[in-house]
Amino acid sequence: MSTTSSIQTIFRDHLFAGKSALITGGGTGIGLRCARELARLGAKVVLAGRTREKLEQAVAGISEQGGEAHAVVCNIREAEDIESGIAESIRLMGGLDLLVNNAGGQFPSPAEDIPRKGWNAVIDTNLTGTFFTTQEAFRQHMRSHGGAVVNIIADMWQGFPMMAHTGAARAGVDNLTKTLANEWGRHGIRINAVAPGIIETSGLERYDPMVRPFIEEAAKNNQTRRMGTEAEVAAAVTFLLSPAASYITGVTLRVDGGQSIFHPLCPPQGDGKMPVFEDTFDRVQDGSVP
Ligand SMILES: CCC/C=C/C(=O)SCCNC(=O)CCNC(=O)[C@H](O)C(C)(C)COP(=O)([O-])OP(=O)([O-])OC[C@H]1O[C@@H](n2cnc3c(N)ncnc32)[C@H](O)[C@@H]1OP(=O)([O-])[O-]
Ligand SMILES: NC(=O)C1=CN([C@@H]2O[C@H](COP(=O)(O)OP(=O)(O)OC[C@H]3O[C@@H](n4cnc5c(N)ncnc54)[C@H](OP(=O)(O)O)[C@@H]3O)[C@@H](O)[C@H]2O)C=CC1
Repeated sequence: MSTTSSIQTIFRDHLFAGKSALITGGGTGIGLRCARELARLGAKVVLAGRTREKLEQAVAGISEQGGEAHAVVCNIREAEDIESGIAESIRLMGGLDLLVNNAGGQFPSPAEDIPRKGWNAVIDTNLTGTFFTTQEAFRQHMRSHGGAVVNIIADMWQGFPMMAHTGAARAGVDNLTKTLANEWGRHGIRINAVAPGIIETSGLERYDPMVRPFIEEAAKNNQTRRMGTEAEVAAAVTFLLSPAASYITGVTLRVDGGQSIFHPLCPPQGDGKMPVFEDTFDRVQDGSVP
């Protein structure tokens, strides 16, 4: 079971004391790691997702370590769920200062085979769900109180072969990030995005095992020669939500080891000499990290 105390953080204690954070997809993977870090730094957190059991297990882990966490079952593909989920989050935490739009997913498929229903599911989740979650957070709280938002997207800068649907959706969110930063800055709201490369998470385990060797191989195409860790993504999210980023809005920060700047004249070489920030995915999951 994941814990809050076993995590490394470079941020100071109580950094987010008095703040309220909603993390969609917060029950697992990158979202959970962000939630643990924010809770460890003093924020109240709501973890939102479709599966109550996963959320409650994650909440228990954070609570055991002294963090304040709540579970809200919410499918961001459903308008009513978003409206009631945001209202419930505000009720539970007494506010909504920070939003991490992390819920998302897709399935690998050649473009010619993507069925309309699958296309719609991916667009509804990653683009439409992200937009309306943010709009509802704005309408119900941030318009009058300000806030900070981070959208999790992906490395789609050269297109996204085998994942045309998510490439299109994430490019849309990259653009939305800039639009909303322009429109809502006057309300004291900053909106940024983080674009992870290939990150070792529970999410990858949901793909067909046949896909795994391709992902492993692709993950060597960056300057670290490895997959990123949840902690490396969460650190970027935490920074962008923090007061240290008070002059940053409308940007997308790439957390990909340089994957998106791959150049055929100088492809990544060697074993990878850059240290891992926190290589604890497996060990944290099985509780062996102190
Ligand atoms: C390099 C990697 C980088 C990125 C990594 C990550 O992001 S990892 C982290 C992220 N984690 C993840 O990405 C993992 C989670 N992924 C998911 O949950 C799904 O991909 C989802 C996002 C579509 C939601 O699906 P859901 O179950 O909630 O939705 P639903 O039941 O409504 O289905 C809608 C329709 O979609 C279609 N369709 C769905 N799957 C396949 C497929 N494998 N094959 C073909 N088609 C597929 C199918 O048409 C289906 O309708 P049907 O034929 O059943 O009537
Ligand atoms: N791992 C990687 O290499 C990369 C990941 N990303 C993105 O980072 C984000 C987190 O992924 P990761 O941690 O890896 O994988 P996970 O699959 O562990 O996380 C996705 C989370 O989103 C939730 N979710 C999915 N659909 C919905 C929905 N309709 N409404 C509410 N919650 C939903 C899931 O919970 P539930 O199913 O219970 O609802 C799950 O907790 C995703 O957007 C992913 O696409 C981007 C680039 C690379």
